[in-house]
Amino acid sequence: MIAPSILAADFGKFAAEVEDVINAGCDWIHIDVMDGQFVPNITMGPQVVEALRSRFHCTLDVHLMVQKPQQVIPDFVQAGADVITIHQEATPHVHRGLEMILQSGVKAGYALNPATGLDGLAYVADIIDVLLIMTVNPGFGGQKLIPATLDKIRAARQRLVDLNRKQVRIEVDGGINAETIGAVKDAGAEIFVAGSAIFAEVDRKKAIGALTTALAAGK
Ligand SMILES: O=C(CO)[C@H](O)[C@H](O)COP(=O)(O)O
Repeated sequence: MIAPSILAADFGKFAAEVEDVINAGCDWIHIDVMDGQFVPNITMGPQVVEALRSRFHCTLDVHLMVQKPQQVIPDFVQAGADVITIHQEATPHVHRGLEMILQSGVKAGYALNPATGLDGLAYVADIIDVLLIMTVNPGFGGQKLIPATLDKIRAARQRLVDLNRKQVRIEVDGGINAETIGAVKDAGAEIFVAGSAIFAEVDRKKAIGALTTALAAGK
């Protein structure tokens, strides 16, 4: 599953950009919400999710890179998110936040920065649908994948099997392109967020095709 990250889209023609990748075959749109606190950048809020929801039927995958995510989860549920992901590092109450998401009828995602270990996974594995392993430090698109995250993906896949939760899908985000996608897939990832590898190209169908071909080929 390739999930275009609209952070890399041209904000001046936002809806057309999203339409373009949907027409190119993507059904899962990744929305990066940044608050200028948890990460240095500020991006978009629930209004953007609401606007996309009113126009498109695809899966809206909201990645909250914000401090105290519990305060804004209801806004994103209301806006029509299908998946809401929160960071282990953003709150001392990550379990409570994940439960809030789940109880709202939305799929819950649990995100880990590159230098965060898998220690907490055992305690939330039963209430998550997605494990998001950041393959760059969050905040900006266009960075290079951190190679050490490959071992973490492999370890996470094994940990989920050991916990009898292999249905949890591993999502990767950051530096995913035709050169790296095979390696993250081989390590155990199933959802591949790609921003610049898609939106920096004029022909999005071709860009997504290149990712799909590289995925099929493996590393
Ligand atoms: O979460 C993000 C940054 O925090 C972006 O989704 C991610 O970086 C994707 O961009 P690119 O594919 O260009 O690396």
